Amino acid sequence: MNKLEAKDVNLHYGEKHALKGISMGIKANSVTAFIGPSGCGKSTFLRCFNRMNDLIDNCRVEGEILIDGRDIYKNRINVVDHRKKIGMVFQKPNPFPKSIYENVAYGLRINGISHKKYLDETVEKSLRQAALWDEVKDDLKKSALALSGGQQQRLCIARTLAVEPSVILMDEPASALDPISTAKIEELIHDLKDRYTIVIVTHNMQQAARVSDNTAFFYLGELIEYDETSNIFTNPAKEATQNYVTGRFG
Ligand SMILES: Nc1ncnc2c1ncn2[C@@H]1O[C@H](COP(=O)(O)OP(=O)(O)OP(=O)(O)O)[C@@H](O)[C@H]1O
Repeated sequence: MNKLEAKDVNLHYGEKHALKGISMGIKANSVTAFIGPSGCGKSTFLRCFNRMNDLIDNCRVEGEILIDGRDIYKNRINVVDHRKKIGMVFQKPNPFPKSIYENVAYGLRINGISHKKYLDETVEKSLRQAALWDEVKDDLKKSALALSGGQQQRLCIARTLAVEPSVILMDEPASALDPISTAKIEELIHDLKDRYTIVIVTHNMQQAARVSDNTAFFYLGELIEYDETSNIFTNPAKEATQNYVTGRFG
């Protein structure tokens, strides 16, 4: 069974038909990249998986989005609980104006967990998984805002991991970062894939080629081609994909 599945998904923002009949399946413990020119619907589609589009007025979603075989739009699910299983990392690192420790512990605290030993262990484990522990272990009380952009983004990933999601959605997670921080995030994505299902929106073709197992190419709200990443970049079936990945448009 696919971890994530979309069946004939159509999404409208008012009159604007932003996603047109998208169907695709995503396997567990894989990295899937969404690529395509600006405005083609990548972020909109990504947000369908954690129902973040619910927060947008005028947005209407049709079709089915299944997680572990369950339709998250039709079944009466608890959206807040659901979002806990689906972590999200945004383009700009968005740590809270709190200490490094409290940023990571935040999700646990709002779930009512206050047991100090458990919090300490989870904060350490999450920071280790996010490859940040060695850099911050002596400064856990320091403000998260004092970290570099790349460290802040890894902190946001640690914050996401602390509540043990099974899926991590990443919307251009490295586009605001320098090349060294970007390389760290890419390495991290590679390491996390053993335990999580990762979907990443990226404008960076090399990044998609480096980090993902499968790539989906979107254009004007349609899914044009979806295949193993090596096929998309070296032997795409559609001309539009070929033109995009070789930089002829977009
Ligand atoms: N909140 C919104 N209200 C109305 N239209 C929207 C909204 N968000 C996105 N759109 C429109 O939906 C279409 C798809 O946008 P989306 O942000 O998903 O594209 P994208 O491929 O992620 O683009 P980018 O690469 O520039 O981030 C665009 O035409 C956009 O203008």
